[in-house]
Amino acid sequence: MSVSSFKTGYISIVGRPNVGKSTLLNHLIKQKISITSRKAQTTRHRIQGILTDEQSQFIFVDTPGFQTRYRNLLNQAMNRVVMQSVQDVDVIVFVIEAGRFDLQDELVLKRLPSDRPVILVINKIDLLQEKLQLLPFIQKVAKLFDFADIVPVSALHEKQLSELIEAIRSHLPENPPFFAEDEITDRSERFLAAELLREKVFRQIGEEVPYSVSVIIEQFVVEGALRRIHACILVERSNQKAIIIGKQGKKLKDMASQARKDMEALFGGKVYLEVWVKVKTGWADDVSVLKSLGYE
Ligand SMILES: Nc1nc2c(ncn2[C@@H]2O[C@H](COP(=O)(O)OP(=O)(O)OP(=O)(O)O)[C@@H](O)[C@H]2O)c(=O)[nH]1
Repeated sequence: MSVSSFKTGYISIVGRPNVGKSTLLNHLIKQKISITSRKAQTTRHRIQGILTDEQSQFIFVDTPGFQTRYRNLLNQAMNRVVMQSVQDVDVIVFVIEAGRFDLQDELVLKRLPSDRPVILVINKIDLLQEKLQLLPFIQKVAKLFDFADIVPVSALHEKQLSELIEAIRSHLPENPPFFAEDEITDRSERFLAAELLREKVFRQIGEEVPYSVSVIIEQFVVEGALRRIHACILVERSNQKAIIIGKQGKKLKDMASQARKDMEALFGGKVYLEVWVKVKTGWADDVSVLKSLGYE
């Protein structure tokens, strides 16, 4: 019998919007695959990141913040993605912000299953003015659920992340690795391109346009080191289209140019990017469009 058996398992990172789930995932796997933004609810898809070391393989499933209201079909699809990702995993990482536990956090906590380990991560400890506040806060939250472990971290400043990795490892099942070591994400470049452009739209105009905005990659052609990408930003109404395009097309140009730079950095080659804005009335309730976006 081998003394140290290899461990592999699925981990879901959950929490209300803006607690730092994407930042945590990025810093844990050290590659920008999930998109962060100061605006809430930018993560709409399920994204996997994989970390492999000598003893274990951690397969992360990043989820959108739990949706607490069913506004339309899209929200329902998002909710299903979240619930599925929670059901299939071995360990759940529940992220909250240091010093803050509000109604939204409570709603997420209520939906967590009680039949598998939930690790409480208290993020953004760097923002605490008074470090002594942390202990009573931990004691208060610890009473709400039977957490398998509690780890305070700063995802942004990479503080205590190795402690978190060890806590997760201790709850992973014994398994051989499921993925080849050099596989970092199961998402295609096409998907990542859409995510990068969507992130720019949210950053620039998130407050003026509701999140019923989506991005579709209509063409993705690789010619040697050059990628030719045609993207389409779908909106619900023509006034939203005008907002996104901006005066003399300036906003759209800025967003496309920032997205192109990020794509070039991520893909390691030149990108030729064309972006259109189209109005698709009621698209958020259109099943065929949802399917084309990757929701079943
Ligand atoms: N000071 C500080 N800021 C952080 C830390 N972690 C994340 N943030 C910031 O918090 C904001 C939200 O982070 P995200 O990673 O996008 O949060 P999220 O939970 O994935 O958000 P959604 O995608 O909306 O669900 C960003 O501006 C991050 O830079 C941290 O440890 N310290």
